[in-house]
Amino acid sequence: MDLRPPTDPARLSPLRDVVRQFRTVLWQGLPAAHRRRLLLVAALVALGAGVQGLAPLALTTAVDRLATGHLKAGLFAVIAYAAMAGLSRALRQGVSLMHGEVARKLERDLYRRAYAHTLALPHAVHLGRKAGELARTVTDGVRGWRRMMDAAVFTALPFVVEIGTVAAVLLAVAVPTPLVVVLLTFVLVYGLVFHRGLQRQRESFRTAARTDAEAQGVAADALANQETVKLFAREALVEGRIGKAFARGGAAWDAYNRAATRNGLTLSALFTLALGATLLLAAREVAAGRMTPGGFVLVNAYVLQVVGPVERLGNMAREIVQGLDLTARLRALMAEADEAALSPGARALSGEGPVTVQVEGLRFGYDPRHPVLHGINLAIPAGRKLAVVGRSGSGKSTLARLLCGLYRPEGGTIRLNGVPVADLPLLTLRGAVAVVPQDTVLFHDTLRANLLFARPEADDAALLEAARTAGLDTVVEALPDGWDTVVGERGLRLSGGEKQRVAIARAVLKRPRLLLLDEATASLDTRTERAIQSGLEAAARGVTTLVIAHRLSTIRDADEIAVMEDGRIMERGRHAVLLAQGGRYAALWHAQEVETPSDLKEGKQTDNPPVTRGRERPGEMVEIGT
Ligand SMILES: Nc1ncnc2c1ncn2[C@@H]1O[C@H](COP(=O)(O)OP(=O)(O)OP(=O)(O)O)[C@@H](O)[C@H]1O
Repeated sequence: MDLRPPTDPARLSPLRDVVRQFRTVLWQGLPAAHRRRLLLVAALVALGAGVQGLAPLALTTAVDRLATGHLKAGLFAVIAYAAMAGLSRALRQGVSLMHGEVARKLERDLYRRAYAHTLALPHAVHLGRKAGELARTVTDGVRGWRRMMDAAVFTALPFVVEIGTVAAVLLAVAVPTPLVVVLLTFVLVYGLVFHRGLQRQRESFRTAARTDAEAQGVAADALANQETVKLFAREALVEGRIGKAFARGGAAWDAYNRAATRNGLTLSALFTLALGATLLLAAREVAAGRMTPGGFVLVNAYVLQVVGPVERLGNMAREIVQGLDLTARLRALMAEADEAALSPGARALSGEGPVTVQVEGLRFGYDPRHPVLHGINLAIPAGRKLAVVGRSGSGKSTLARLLCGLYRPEGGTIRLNGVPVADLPLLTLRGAVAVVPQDTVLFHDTLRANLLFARPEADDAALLEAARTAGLDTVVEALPDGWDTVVGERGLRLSGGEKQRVAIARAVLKRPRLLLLDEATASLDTRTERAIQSGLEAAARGVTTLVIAHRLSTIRDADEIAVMEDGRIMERGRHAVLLAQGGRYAALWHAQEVETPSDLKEGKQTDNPPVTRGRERPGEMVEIGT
């Protein structure tokens, strides 16, 4: 089913908009079995409304028969009237059970698809929105569809059938023309007033719903930052922000309620006029002997009966206005292109095992006005390790994000095994790459589940091995609930170092063809870091690896080290060569040597051969020139 509106829904009239929504979402979106069920529901609702429309006819007959002394026929008509009224109500009850099943199925389906689409939106879209706001948009949208569906089944359809039946009966029993004219004019005017009110209410409701969603986002953001709020003792500030955010919707809600009340009052006045006029006309007809008392009862019953559904239309108006606007934001969200649509590549990644990486002239900026990478050239032969070092903010993590397809480059290419990343489906690309990020966020689930997320089919042996590699096994052993420990929302019950070990274990378990370590051991103390370092080296052995590190001691043994500055690679080569060159790398190294001399001076330094500058040799890490 296509949830995307082909044109801007705000420019459609509410009626056309709702018809289109029903066609695309509620009708085409339902499986055939549910469509049949919905048709049955509609048929039963129509039957109930038809019976209700005919019931006053039995009452008329009862009054006229009783008035003329036909007791038996009169009583029979009374029983028929009661039975018809009862049947139409009973049908409604049965229908609401069946309708509930179809509606809930639709709700579940909409939730699943809306969240799947939201998850598939580009990383940049998520960074620009609050998770709470997105969740609220989805919930509101699904609630909106449910409201419209209920309104259609329980109000619009019975209204049409009842009005049709009443019109047919009035014509059949030859009610005087002026009465029919008054009644039909009333329905028409009521309908028009209702429609105008609908449009007036719409704008204020849309504003109110949007500000409410924004306020939910502010509140969710505050909850996500609860620790920071506490530590800075800024509860009052945050409360003020939340209060302001919710208050912003207040004016819009007031405007909406005023419009709704004005509408309701106008409709009530119309009803009073119509009731009075028709009954006066009917009384005149009875007085003139042109109408039986039963006819008077029929007219009264029909005015009330027509008014019931017409008044319910007022409520339906509100439901539909709200439903349309609740769905509007979700529809806009569903219309946003997801990652797959933005990256339609369909090529395969050849071979198995580690990939070669070639980066040529890579340019990128999160904001086009502020370039972050200015033409990066790199090459990592299959199974080799490239370390990227440099000052904070120089663009190292950005390079890693481009390598795993979280953003698309503005210029230049990244090739894996010779295939441009843009030509690979994102699932293929990300299936081949494992990332250990700077900040690890975990699911609010057990340690086991968090690890198995990387490879759900992995057995216990693989799980334990990955944990050992990351030094996570000792952490798990020390926990009372072991692997079944629930890590808390975002993994907050674990220390930074423990979370990082989970991230490393998760990456190892994935068995990637390209491993990206973005300061993978930054949260660990020197001893633990050393212990894990050997594990990481084992994990990286035979896997193409890009390591981003601040602590240079951890990347000394890399096959090549690239020094980044302001989005450019300024130096490349092996540790010993760069050190001997006495350039930027040497300066960084010496600065750290001063900070942590014992750490850096320990261990051997390799005498690696120098790297050729400015020329490229196949299969080797070379300077392509930056
Ligand atoms: N999502 C983003 N939106 C906008 N700008 C960003 C975003 N992420 C990073 N930047 C900016 O891009 C530049 C490079 O950031 P990046 O994270 O790549 O640096 P880094 O070298 O990895 O830094 P660090 O060593 O501190 O992790 C910085 O100026 C940063 O502010």
